[in-house]
Amino acid sequence: MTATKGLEGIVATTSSISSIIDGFLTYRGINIDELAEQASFEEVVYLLWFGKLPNEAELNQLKQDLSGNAAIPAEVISQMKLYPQDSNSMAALRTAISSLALYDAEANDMSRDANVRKAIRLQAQLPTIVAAFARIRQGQEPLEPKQGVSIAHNFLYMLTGNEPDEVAVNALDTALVLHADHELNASTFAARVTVATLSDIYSGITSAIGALKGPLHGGANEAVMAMLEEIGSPEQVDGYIGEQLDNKVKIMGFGHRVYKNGDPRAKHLQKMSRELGELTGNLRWYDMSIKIEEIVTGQKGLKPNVDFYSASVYTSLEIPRDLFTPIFAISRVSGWAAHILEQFENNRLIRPRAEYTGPSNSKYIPLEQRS
Ligand SMILES: CC(=O)SCCNC(=O)CCNC(=O)[C@H](O)C(C)(C)COP(=O)(O)OP(=O)(O)OC[C@H]1O[C@@H](n2cnc3c(N)ncnc32)[C@H](O)[C@@H]1OP(=O)(O)O
Ligand SMILES: O=C([O-])CC(=O)C(=O)O
Repeated sequence: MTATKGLEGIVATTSSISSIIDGFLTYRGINIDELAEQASFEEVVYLLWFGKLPNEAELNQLKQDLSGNAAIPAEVISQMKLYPQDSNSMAALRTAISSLALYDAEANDMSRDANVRKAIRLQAQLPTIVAAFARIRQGQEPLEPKQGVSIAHNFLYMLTGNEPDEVAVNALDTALVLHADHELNASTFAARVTVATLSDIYSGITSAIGALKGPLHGGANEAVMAMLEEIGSPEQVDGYIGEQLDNKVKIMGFGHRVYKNGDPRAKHLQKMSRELGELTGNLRWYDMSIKIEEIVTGQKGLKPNVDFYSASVYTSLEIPRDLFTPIFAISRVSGWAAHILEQFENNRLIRPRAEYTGPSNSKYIPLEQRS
């Protein structure tokens, strides 16, 4: 038995949800470029869960179900008010999502129909939780979700209390489309491992949020913004990035386990970053990002991943930095749920082996004889 570090290149399951082949990403066979340019996030959610694009009636039904299930139990809001004001946003999200299970009478119903209903509730409630968290820590009351608007619209409304403009809604919607699913990434794998024990969907999503939090995965978008803020201006980029590379420090938002010639989602976010920068009259973050890309790609051959330009996009939308990774979760819960449903369809316990590297033939030494 020989271990492959980080399971690189190991094919751990079959899946018909999304594919990355020769650097092209598809959801159910549809190229991500087409979806980013034309699909709404709700259409993508339907596509991921049910394997086909919805017709008008199916889409309207899903939108109605999502709107109708967006409110969160009063008990969960009361608990969130007890979280420390400086709680880590992903830790708070992980905790709140886990506690939703306690108030869902179907939490442990393992039928497909119940799991689809729970997927709808999780998709609908996750944005409400993120917005509630952001308001509660500022001493504000969480807002009731609006009916009849998209997830992107509702989230921006619940976050700020203002009607979001169309440009902001469209930008966030496209970002949600781009982040929705990505084959067997770490958080999706975590979700599948958890539910493959025949645990419930809430446990699977809670595991996934924990995995997404790390800066080698979804947490990188927040780390990118922290880096941009630390650098401060385009003039400082050369010195800062040069020093980091000389010291072998990883540049957040670059590199990818699967894409070696670039992440196909990054170009959409780069374009959005420029357009939003032009619209808001602040191109500082975009200009810095472009300079960083030139240096990191030029010197290391590493290309930006989905997290790199999403940082300046969300900043242009005036979203606080520590909500970037929770926003990733607002989108990716669609993919996690699709994978959990797929795992249950043809389940087998996921239990690989470890190559043992510890001592052998050791003997038990009674406590009183140990030094
Ligand atoms: C949504 C997402 O999850 S996208 C990924 C988000 N994560 C990040 O942006 C964090 C920064 N990037 C990284 O840490 C990595 O590129 C990962 C985790 C994404 C992929 O990692 P792996 O495939 O395991 O590559 P690994 O970390 O082994 O790196 C291979 C080599 O490239 C270097 N490298 C990889 N990424 C970077 C980077 N961002 N900056 C500088 N060097 C890097 C490593 O230092 C290593 O060099 P070495 O062989 O000289 O030691
Ligand atoms: O696939 C991965 O390893 C990480 C990633 O880009 C994603 O989850 O979107």
